[in-house]
Amino acid sequence: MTTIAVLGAGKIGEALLSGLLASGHPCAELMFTERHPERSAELTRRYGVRAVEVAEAAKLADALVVAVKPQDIEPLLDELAGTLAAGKLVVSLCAGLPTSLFEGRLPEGTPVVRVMPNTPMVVGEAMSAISAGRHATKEHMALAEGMLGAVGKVVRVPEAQQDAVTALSGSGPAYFFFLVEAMIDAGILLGLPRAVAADLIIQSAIGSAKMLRDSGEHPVALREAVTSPAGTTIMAVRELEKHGVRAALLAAIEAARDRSVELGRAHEGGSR
Ligand SMILES: NC(=O)C1=CN([C@@H]2O[C@H](COP(=O)(O)OP(=O)(O)OC[C@H]3O[C@@H](n4cnc5c(N)ncnc54)[C@H](OP(=O)(O)O)[C@@H]3O)[C@@H](O)[C@H]2O)C=CC1
Ligand SMILES: O=C(O)[C@@H]1CCC=N1
Repeated sequence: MTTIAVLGAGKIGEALLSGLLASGHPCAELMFTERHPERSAELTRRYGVRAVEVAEAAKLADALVVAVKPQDIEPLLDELAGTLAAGKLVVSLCAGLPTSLFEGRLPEGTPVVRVMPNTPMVVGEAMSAISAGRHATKEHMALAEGMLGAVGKVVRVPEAQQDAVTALSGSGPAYFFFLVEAMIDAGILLGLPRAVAADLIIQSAIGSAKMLRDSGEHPVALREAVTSPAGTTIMAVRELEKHGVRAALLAAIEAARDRSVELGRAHEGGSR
């Protein structure tokens, strides 16, 4: 089994730790680093995984998973540069940051795999896209694929597509949660108790997601099957189109892609 160190166990780092544990990854082969001792203690209490310093993680782990915010990457890179042995695999989950940033700042030849996961890894349903850096071999890619495959689905994409992936599936769960939140509010508007509205919408979301995954049907066909002539659904669809929901989604996801590009550019001067 691979020993994995998560550097920065915040929302996505914790999701990876909990997802790996749920998939059967031995607790003894996981570790994490955190800035605040209270957060470390809380995570160790919750999962039994030990907190370590970056130097210890660099020594013991087969794969170092970088899960700090892109804005926090610089001090971590400085720390890693001084402790990392050449050849140790670095897996970055950071939005926007190119593999070249890590390669330029870490020991010559460091293999880097860029990953864009998403938070459903907590329930073993992540969507992760992975891309190889310059020094990542097929064994490194297989290791990253195995790790992310334990907590969901994995696809390989050229690194040039990672900003688009980030906007689509990295941020994607937020769009679904936003939609569910708005639909529950609509139930309130129509006079339903919040708990009932939440049950109705969440189960509808689960059922719809399973149909999308399992039926082999195109989303358009699935939507048409709900949309009866002169029925209720078409009245709602007309309002969605009138309010530009489709255009809003296109613009929103384009804005997320642009932000991912910008996050990478902010560090351009820092790479060798
Ligand atoms: N959240 C998501 O849905 C997704 C996030 N990502 C990417 O994952 C990364 C983390 O995001 P997210 O989990 O949301 O962010 P969080 O802020 O929740 O987590 C980052 C954690 O790292 C800690 N940290 C910062 N610097 C260091 C350091 N030098 N050493 C140890 N710990 C450190 C932070 O501490 P402190 O609290 O002090 O800041 C925080 O607990 C980002 O790069 C993001 O782009 C990718 C896909 C999805
Ligand atoms: O919002 C963000 O920047 C991160 C990256 C993808 C999901 N969350």
